[in-house]
Amino acid sequence: MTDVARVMIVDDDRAIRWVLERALAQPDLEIETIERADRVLDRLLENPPDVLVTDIRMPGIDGLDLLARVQEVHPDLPVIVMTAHSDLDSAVASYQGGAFEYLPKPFDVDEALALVRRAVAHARERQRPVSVPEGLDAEIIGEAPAMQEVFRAIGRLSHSHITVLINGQSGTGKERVARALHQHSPRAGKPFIALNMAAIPRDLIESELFGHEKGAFTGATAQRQGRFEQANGGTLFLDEIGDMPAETQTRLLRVLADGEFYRVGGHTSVKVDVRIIAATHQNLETLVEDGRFREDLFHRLNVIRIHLPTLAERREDIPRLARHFLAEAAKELATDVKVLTADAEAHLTRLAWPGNVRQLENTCRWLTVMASGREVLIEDLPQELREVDSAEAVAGDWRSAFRDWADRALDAGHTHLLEEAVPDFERILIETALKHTGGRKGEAAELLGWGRNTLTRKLKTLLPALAEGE
Ligand SMILES: Nc1ncnc2c1ncn2[C@@H]1O[C@H](COP(=O)(O)OP(=O)(O)OP(=O)(O)O)[C@@H](O)[C@H]1O
Repeated sequence: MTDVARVMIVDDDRAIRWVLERALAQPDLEIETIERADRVLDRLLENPPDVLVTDIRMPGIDGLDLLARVQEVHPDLPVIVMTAHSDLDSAVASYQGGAFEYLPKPFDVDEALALVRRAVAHARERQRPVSVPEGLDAEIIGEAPAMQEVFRAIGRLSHSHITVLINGQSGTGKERVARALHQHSPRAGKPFIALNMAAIPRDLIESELFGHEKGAFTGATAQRQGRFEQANGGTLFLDEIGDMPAETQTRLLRVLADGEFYRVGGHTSVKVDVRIIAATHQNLETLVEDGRFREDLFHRLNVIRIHLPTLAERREDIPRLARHFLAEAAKELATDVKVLTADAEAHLTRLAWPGNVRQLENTCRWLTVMASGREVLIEDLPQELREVDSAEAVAGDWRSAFRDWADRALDAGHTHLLEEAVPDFERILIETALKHTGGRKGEAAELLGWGRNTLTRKLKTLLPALAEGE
């Protein structure tokens, strides 16, 4: 595939073709629109696209028929099926027919574009040779001490087939680390299959994981391999494992124990050898306590744990990451590489980044398209990043550091966290307020929003040395 991805749009409705063509008018996408589904197969043979977007209801061949035929000739081509907004049945049927995704109409143009981009990325993924030379694919940037810990863990695990659980907020690079673990493992030449529990409708998860036999349910027109079979010999990455439904947890536990399973509707067991890497942004211990995650499954997965820090906890990596993403975006969009001025770089380094590395990556892509010159100034940044004042940045910073503290404390088995944290929290605020007022307690109480008596009482318990003289 070249850098420009080809997208084919099939719809009998001229207005929809027009809207989609405008929505997808991007330098790295080439759009072809087709009015009649029966023309598509010929075009597929002549000049196959990288992604196909089709309406579901059309005269003659409808979207689901088309999907079935496309699957025969081009099983790897991602197909996005457009359905009416409330039509859950068609949505389910399109998944069961092997669609990559469905797009409910009316759609938001940004949503349509994001979905097509995801399908392009997926197609690229599929076309990549399975055996990836070491280190080439999953370059992970990270000089910060917390990332060095992660690298060390990847290194230590490189001869092992052990199950790993990756913890970290959304966008911190969990999937990237999972890929790196795979590529640096004895399974490197075998498939790496990723599946996000939060992204699949609940009733399709089992068939997605374990496959199904022909006729297992309405719409199961052919036998289908599940992700477990596809990952045989390699690694299965289960993202957002905390969202896995209870029944599936039970089945997964059984597969992990027995190394075999039944396809949905099947009677013969299938044996597999799959390494599991799971990831979550949630606290699995809490889910276990609340009865939402099986404790025995948790223990099976929680053999080795890798914690990924938020981007705010590794600010020193921001300049290198930004340069890397600007270079990548320029390659992707076939344009010149943008360069951050020292001011812009310092500004980016101070921001809170609640969306973590993914948000930085998206910002760099945005800058590559939107910044007018080759040099990127603070003024070129998107509005919401330009206007953040440093107090807010600092606030974002301590909140994520605090969140991380809570994560670690829970990981280490602490309980009664409020008892541990609240006194510290109050003590720090009191000390800072007193510093600002030169030790005058009445004014400090006001700065804190407390009455003077409350401050006196708090000082006695929290900072007895300062309470003297009261
Ligand atoms: N250290 C890194 N170096 C280079 N690229 C990175 C790094 N960390 C993350 N990325 C990139 O940032 C994006 C987000 O990472 P990834 O998808 O791995 O995050 P995630 O934690 O799995 O997110 P989510 O939980 O939302 O699925 C990806 O495009 C990934 O390639």
